[in-house]
Amino acid sequence: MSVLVTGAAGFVGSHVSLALKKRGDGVVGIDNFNSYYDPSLKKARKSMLAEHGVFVVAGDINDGKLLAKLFDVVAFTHVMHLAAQAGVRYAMENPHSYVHSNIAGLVTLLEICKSANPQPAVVWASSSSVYGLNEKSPFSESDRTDQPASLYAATKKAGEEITHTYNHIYGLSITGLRFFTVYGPWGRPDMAYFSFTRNILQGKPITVYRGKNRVDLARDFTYIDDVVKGCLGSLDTSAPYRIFNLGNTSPVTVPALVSILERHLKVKAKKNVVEMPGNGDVPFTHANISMARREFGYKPTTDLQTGLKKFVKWYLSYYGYNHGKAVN
Ligand SMILES: NC(=O)c1ccc[n+]([C@@H]2O[C@H](COP(=O)([O-])OP(=O)(O)OC[C@H]3O[C@@H](n4cnc5c(N)ncnc54)[C@H](O)[C@@H]3O)[C@@H](O)[C@H]2O)c1
Ligand SMILES: O=C(O)[C@H]1O[C@H](OP(=O)(O)OP(=O)(O)OC[C@H]2O[C@@H](n3ccc(=O)[nH]c3=O)[C@H](O)[C@@H]2O)[C@H](O)[C@@H](O)[C@H]1O
Repeated sequence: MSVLVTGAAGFVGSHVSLALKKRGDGVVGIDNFNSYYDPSLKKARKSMLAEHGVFVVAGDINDGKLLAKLFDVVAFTHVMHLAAQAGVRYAMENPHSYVHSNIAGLVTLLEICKSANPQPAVVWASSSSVYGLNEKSPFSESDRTDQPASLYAATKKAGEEITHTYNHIYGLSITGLRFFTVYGPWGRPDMAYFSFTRNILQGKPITVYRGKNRVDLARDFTYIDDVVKGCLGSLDTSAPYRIFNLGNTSPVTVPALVSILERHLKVKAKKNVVEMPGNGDVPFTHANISMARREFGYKPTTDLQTGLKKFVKWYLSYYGYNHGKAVN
């Protein structure tokens, strides 16, 4: 297959691009290298991909002319759409960046896809955050997703509705993947496991959020290699319109995440435990993955302990023990 990967210099996009290339698919990436987090990490991922023969075009998915040019040059059979404004809490600081990338950018991309010949099958990243205030556990794809707790979640939910219309009207094949707090090497510095590691190594305190009534928050942390397998599996089995959970099925509390990091880093964290501010967080996530298992054999195999060990190994080789003094 020939795949356009949007957000290819991002965390998940770089891993998926590499995996596609390694198994022999044609891959072209696009990324706008924005400064939501340290762009030098995005550039380093781009260089890593270049070493494997994957080129990442610098550009925005809102640039319809650029996208059309790419489709003129390459007859993409698939689009793996991972470009987005990610992060739950940042939506309170910069709401318009979510509308720009997750709604306007998505529509621009779908407009190009619907008119392309051949029409590519689209697989894109939604988010576990669409379950919002729903407290049913575990979350199944058919559960309520109409009570988002953040603007980020609302834009992902909007994406699910927008993609449905492009399937309905233009017959685009579209698969939405609800990722659950993905972590691993080459990860995102804004996420808790990453910023905790940086602060613990620098001897700085970390802030651990806790739910109401002193209940620990928990996430169905999912290792990047498992998510990549899910992305490739869904690319290989496209159908008219589908949505899948790609989680790990075993939530872990945030304090337990910190303990695992302390063990791997051999440093004790200085913890400030505070009640979760009302900034878009949800108390827990937990995926039912039986649909993805049935449709394309999705089966996560990496637990948090093992996955964080691999992350810490990468982190120390990339930044060294004194990371943070110059970067971020
Ligand atoms: N990592 C997670 O835990 C997680 C969980 C659920 C969903 N997701 C979704 O998965 C996808 C990938 O996430 P990630 O963790 O790799 O994030 P990321 O921020 O590392 O990757 C996204 C990339 O898209 C690029 N980008 C953003 N807006 C763009 C635009 N308008 N045009 C071109 N490029 C643009 C960014 O520069 C970035 O490199 C996103 O859609 C995200 O919302 C991630
Ligand atoms: O699955 C998703 O759909 C989402 O996954 C990810 O969001 P989250 O699950 O919120 O990940 P992350 O920030 O690592 O916080 C993890 C935990 O640490 C807690 N947390 C966080 C920061 C902090 O300083 N302290 C803290 O306790 C925090 O309260 C939480 O309980 C992606 O970022 C997002 O793009 C989205 O797609």
